[in-house]
Amino acid sequence: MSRLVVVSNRIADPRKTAAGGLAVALAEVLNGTGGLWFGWSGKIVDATEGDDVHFMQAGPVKLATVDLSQVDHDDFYLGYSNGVLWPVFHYRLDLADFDAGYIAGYRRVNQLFARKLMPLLQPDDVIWVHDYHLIPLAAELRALGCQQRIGFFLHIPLPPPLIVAAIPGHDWLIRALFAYDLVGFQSQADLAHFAGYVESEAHAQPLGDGRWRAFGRTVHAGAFPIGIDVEEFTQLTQAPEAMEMYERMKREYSRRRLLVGVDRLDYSKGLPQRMRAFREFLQKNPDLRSSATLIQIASPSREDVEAYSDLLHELESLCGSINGNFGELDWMPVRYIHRTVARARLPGLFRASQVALVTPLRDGMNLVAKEYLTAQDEEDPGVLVLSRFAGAAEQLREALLVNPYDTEGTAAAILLALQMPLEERRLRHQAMMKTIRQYDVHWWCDSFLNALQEAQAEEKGTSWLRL
Ligand SMILES: O=P(O)(O)OC[C@H]1O[C@H](O[C@H]2O[C@H](CO)[C@@H](O)[C@H](O)[C@H]2O)[C@H](O)[C@@H](O)[C@@H]1O
Ligand SMILES: O=c1ccn([C@@H]2O[C@H](COP(=O)(O)OP(=O)(O)O)[C@@H](O)[C@H]2O)c(=O)[nH]1
Repeated sequence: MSRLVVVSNRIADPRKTAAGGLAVALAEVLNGTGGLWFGWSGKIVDATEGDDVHFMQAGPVKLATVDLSQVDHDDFYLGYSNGVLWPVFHYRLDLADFDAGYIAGYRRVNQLFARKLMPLLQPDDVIWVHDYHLIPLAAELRALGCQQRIGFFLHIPLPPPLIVAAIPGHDWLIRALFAYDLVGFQSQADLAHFAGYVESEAHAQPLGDGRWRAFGRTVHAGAFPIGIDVEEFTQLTQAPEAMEMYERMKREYSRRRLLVGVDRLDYSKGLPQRMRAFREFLQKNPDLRSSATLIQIASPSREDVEAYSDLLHELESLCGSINGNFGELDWMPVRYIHRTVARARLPGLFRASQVALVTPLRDGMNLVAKEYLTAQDEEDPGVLVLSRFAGAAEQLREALLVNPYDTEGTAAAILLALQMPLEERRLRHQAMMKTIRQYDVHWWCDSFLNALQEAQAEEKGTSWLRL
């Protein structure tokens, strides 16, 4: 059987919990399959300290990591990945910083990854590259002679062609995707944008069955919405730590109804918009005021990027003014926690909450939406208020779908959620759990890897794309 080699910028010890959907999902996949996980160690070192690969065995998974120098980290991770690709792919051209120096750092780190990974590869390996940090990795590996199957999965949205086309060097970037055998997206909408881009900007020829031909190569592309490990999350929900958390929250909020939000503190998550909608709800419903509390966990993220520190101040000021204007001696409407909460503690909090607010302005998928539903008591489940702009909305049609830019509409959905009759809550929850169970993380992994196997079988013998 082939060995699975996963490559991503962010990696985590699969035996421990991590914040961030990519690390959570890949840890779950690799725990099942075993294999090699290659990525950044999370460490920034002096450029003179060398670029050795560090190895660690974590259960069935071998972790191989490289450190980054300060300048590489700044240009590759903060600069090009999170200062250009992240905002543009989340439709935020206004937040992009098109500093011409970043792209060289992006290419440098992709070349470093290729150079360090190449000697670790075995002839039969299947290589699965993840996310926007590593788009050119396959082309760099091919340039070094790599002939193994290589698949790529984009965890974040792909915007419409004319938004991608605003990136200086966008043609280079998308051309690099043709060095992969298979490219996977979170949603049908992202896949349609890919098709639109390659046909209009790269004059690719559509061959049908999810195949496009350009630059002398055929690439296969498809939508593979990522899921969660339902069994693992159910066990986490039943574990003593989660039950204890659940009991504590129930006791503490016995006279109140809880709403919950759990997000990285990221502008794509629509946190200020969510707070404004909650404020609108409090304003419009004075009778419900002292009975509803929103717990918002905002896990620190990418704090060295300017747009993120601006967001922190905006959110703190909004939470402060809502509590100042609506709070009572015995009740505060918002509990804002600017820390990462261990994943094992989340199911108890989710189960104790009548409503989850998952209202990103754009999101590749959003695993929190699926985790919230999985943690519910199916006899008395809570209600998911979900942004129509999250990838998850393509699958979870029975959520209360909202436009997060529409403050009044979202406030009205919060009211509807708090007043929804039990029977309707059950029916909606049941329907969504059916989808979550069917398209879980194992389905995601198996369907992508099967498609990758089929894609390469067809392509054997064609030339490799060079950047
Ligand atoms: O690694 P960081 O810079 O700390 O950021 C954390 C991760 O954020 C993004 O997650 C995405 O992947 C999720 C799983 O597919 C998806 O549900 C979510 O919508 C995405 O935002 C990012 O894509 C990852 O690379 C980061 O590791
Ligand atoms: O304080 C936190 C915040 C988030 N998470 C986990 O991090 C992941 C977030 O993934 P999601 O797809 O929702 O968004 P991302 O952060 O990847 O954009 C989920 O598994 C959460 O349970 C966590 O464990 N603690």
